[in-house]
Parts: sequence; structure tokens; C-alpha cells
Amino acid sequence: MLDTTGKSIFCKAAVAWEAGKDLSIEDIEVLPPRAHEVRIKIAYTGVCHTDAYTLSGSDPEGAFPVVLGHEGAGIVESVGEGVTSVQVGDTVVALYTPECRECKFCKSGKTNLCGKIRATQGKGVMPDGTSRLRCKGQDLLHFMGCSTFSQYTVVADISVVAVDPKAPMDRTCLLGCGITTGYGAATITAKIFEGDNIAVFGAGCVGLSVVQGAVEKKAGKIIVVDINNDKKEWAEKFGGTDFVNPTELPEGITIVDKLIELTDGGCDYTFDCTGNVNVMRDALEACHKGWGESIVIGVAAAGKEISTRPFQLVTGRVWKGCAFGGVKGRSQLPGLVGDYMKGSLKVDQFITHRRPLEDINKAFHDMHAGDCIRCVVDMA
Ligand SMILES: NC(=O)C1=CN([C@@H]2O[C@H](COP(=O)(O)OP(=O)(O)OC[C@H]3O[C@@H](n4cnc5c(N)ncnc54)[C@H](OP(=O)(O)O)[C@@H]3O)[C@@H](O)[C@H]2O)C=CC1
Ligand SMILES: N[C@@H](CCC(=O)N[C@@H](CSC=O)C(=O)NCC(=O)O)C(=O)O
Ligand SMILES: [Zn+2]
Ligand SMILES: [Zn+2]
Repeated sequence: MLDTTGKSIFCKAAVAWEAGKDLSIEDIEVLPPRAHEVRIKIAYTGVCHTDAYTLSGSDPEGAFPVVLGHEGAGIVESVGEGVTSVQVGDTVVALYTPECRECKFCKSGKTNLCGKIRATQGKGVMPDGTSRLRCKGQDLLHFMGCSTFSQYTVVADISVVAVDPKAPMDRTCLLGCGITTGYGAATITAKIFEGDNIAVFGAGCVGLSVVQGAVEKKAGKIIVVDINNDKKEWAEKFGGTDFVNPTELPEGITIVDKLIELTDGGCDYTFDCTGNVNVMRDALEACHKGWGESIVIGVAAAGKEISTRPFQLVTGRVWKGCAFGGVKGRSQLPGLVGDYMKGSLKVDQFITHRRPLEDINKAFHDMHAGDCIRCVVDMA
């Protein structure tokens, strides 16, 4: 094998040249990692709804040209100076929510958000303000600190975690976002007690992962709300106890009415996994007076705002949200991989589609077809 350490690597990547257009498979140059950076050979990546959201032009931080993708697993190819947390050959998962363990956020004990590189990550560059990705004579932007739609990528050393090398990378890639986000929202962000009634709006990968987490926490009613009746079977498969299609309720009955009726006064926890601000309002208002908490997970389009009567909060309902489920990636992701390996965390069941890199646009189309939970893209 040719030693590529310290040299540029030329490989294939799916480039988003502009919003609203298909990705284009290009030969790109991936520069070597600088200090505190890691170059990863990406083996597999999932395609998350957030990739489609940014590609659509709805993301206020979205900028082009960019290499999207943030749900990736691979092998460390080389590391820059000062990297001690991973080494060449490690099997890793990229982390769009880094964990530096030094910043105010990391040390707070109150959040998984890390402030160390958030500003540059949001601008699509590495922490030193430059890009490691080039194509046709121009720099490409990084995405969410990951850019996993490339056969090789460079990430900050706080944006990657080594996991059990025996764990198959075509599964662990999904722990880079969707599954961890929903599962963490239910098991870390929400404090679900045994018997609590919960409602999950949106039965995609994130919503079904909330269901999985709620089952783990021995929730009582786990009500799945989705506008697609085909999701009923999916909800049941993951442990949902009830399914409601809000478009099929009798006239005059709202989804909030229905959930309050099903739970004798309202849910202990609700989760928005749709990104629709009207759904977020329903999710809040379906919470139990005095203590119900609604957790916003879905990402809403630029310009969208949430609203409700302040009385809803005055009377004890709580509106909160989380990124990556509240999970600290470097500290907690290896444990989730361990749970998967022990058979106590479902991952395989989320994979409905597989595509080679050259068909990555089909993965985006799959996502809108209604029968796709997750498509795993083979980067080879
Ligand atoms: N906060 C975070 O850290 C993260 C946030 N996200 C966000 O979470 C959301 C879910 O992601 P993901 O699971 O990948 O997305 P999916 O598109 O796979 O799932 C969303 C589900 O919601 C359903 N839905 C759409 N509108 C409604 C509605 N009005 N009422 C009930 N259900 C509805 C969709 O149905 P249909 O299939 O018919 O459209 C689909 O089943 C996205 O907004 C994504 O950007 C994702 C990962 C991390
Ligand atoms: N860039 C957007 C917001 C997008 C967003 O909310 N991203 C989530 C992760 S979604 C994963 O699939 C997130 O981690 N948010 C926290 C963060 O620091 O970005 C915007 O500008 O509104
Ligand atoms: Zn995601
Ligand atoms: Zn930090």
C-alpha cells in the first residue's frame, strides 16, 4: 500500500455545487490533516434528512459548494501533529457534535454541545479557517465538521471517536446521527420514568429511535403520530403501543385532543421529529399540564418560528430541544456501539436501502418516497 501520510489524496466525492441541484460525483483532492486534525477513509455513510434540508437551500447556514454528509464511519488514514485521541488504523465514527472536554459547554455538565469549533464548523471550514477539500481549482466547504460524502475526509480530532473495530461500519455509521439522536433524546434529554406516557411525532429514523429509547426506559403508552399509515407497522416493530394519523381524525377532533384523551390529560413527554413548526406546537400542547415536556428534535427551515400561548408554559409545560440527543460523542458513543454489539440496541432494523456512491442521488430520492428509514451508502 502506498504511504499517503502528509500527501494529498485524490478520490471520489459527491459535491453539492448549488442548492436544489443533484449532487455531482467528482474527483476531489483531500489535503493532509494539519495539527489536531484526522484524515479518515470513509467506508459507509448514512443519508440524513438534514443533508436533504441543507441541499434544498432551507438551512440558514447552508453554503455551497460543499461536501455534505455527517453520518459516517471509516478508518483513520493519517493524523496531524498533536493528535492523541485516535491513531492510524482505528475504526471511527465522525461526530458533528464534537467534544473537546475543555470548553465552558463541555465542562458545564449541563449539555453535550461543545463550543470549541462551532463558529468555524458553521462556516464550513476547519478550525484554522481553511478547507482541506478541493475540486476543479477551488475550495469546497466542509459540512457539520464531517463531510462524509467523500471517500476521504478531514475532521478535527475532537470530532471523531474510535469504536469497537469488530462493529460493522455499515451499521455504526448510523450511530453518527439519526439513531443516536432519537435514542439519546429519550434516554438522556428526557427523564422518562417507568410508566410515563409519551408521543413521538414523525416515524422516521429519529422518531423510531425515540421509540426505541422510550421502550428502554419502560415508558407506558408510546404513541406514534405520523401522516403516513405505512409507518404504523414500523412504529409497532420498534415498540410503539399506539399509532395515530392526524389527517384521519373525526371532524372537530385535533391531534392534541386525541393525545390528551389517550393519556388521561396529556403526555409526560412529547418529541417533534418532523421539523414542522405547527407540529412542534401540537407536541407542546399535547403535554400534561403542570409537568409535561416537549422536546424539539426536528430542524425547521430558515425563517420558521414556533409559537404558542404563553399560558401553556405558565401552566407548567416545558419546551426544550436537543442536538445529537444530548449524547457526548467521545464519551458515550463507544458505549452505544457496545450496546449494539451486545444486541441491546437495534441498528440493522433501520436500514431499508443501500446504494453505491455513484447512486447517492437515488438515496435522496429514496428518502422522499415514504418507504425509506435509512439508506446506507457504500463509499468504496
Ligand atoms: N436535532 C438533531 O440533532 C437532529 C435533527 N434531525 C431532524 O429530525 C427530523 C427527522 O429526521 P429523520 O427521521 O431523518 O427524517 P424523516 O423524514 O425520515 O422522518 C420524518 C417523519 O415525519 C413524518 N411527518 C412529516 N410531516 C408530519 C406531520 N405533519 N405529522 C406527523 N408526521 C409527519 C414523515 O412522513 P413522510 O415520510 O410521509 O414525509 C416522516 O415519516 C428532521 O427534521 C431532521 O432534520 C435529524 C437528526 C439530528
Ligand atoms: N444550521 C441550522 C441548524 C441545523 C441543526 O439544527 N443541526 C442540528 C443537527 S441536525 C442533524 O442531523 C444541530 O446539531 N444543531 C446544533 C448546532 O450547533 O448546529 C441553522 O442554522 O438553523
Ligand atoms: Zn443527521
Ligand atoms: Zn467543548
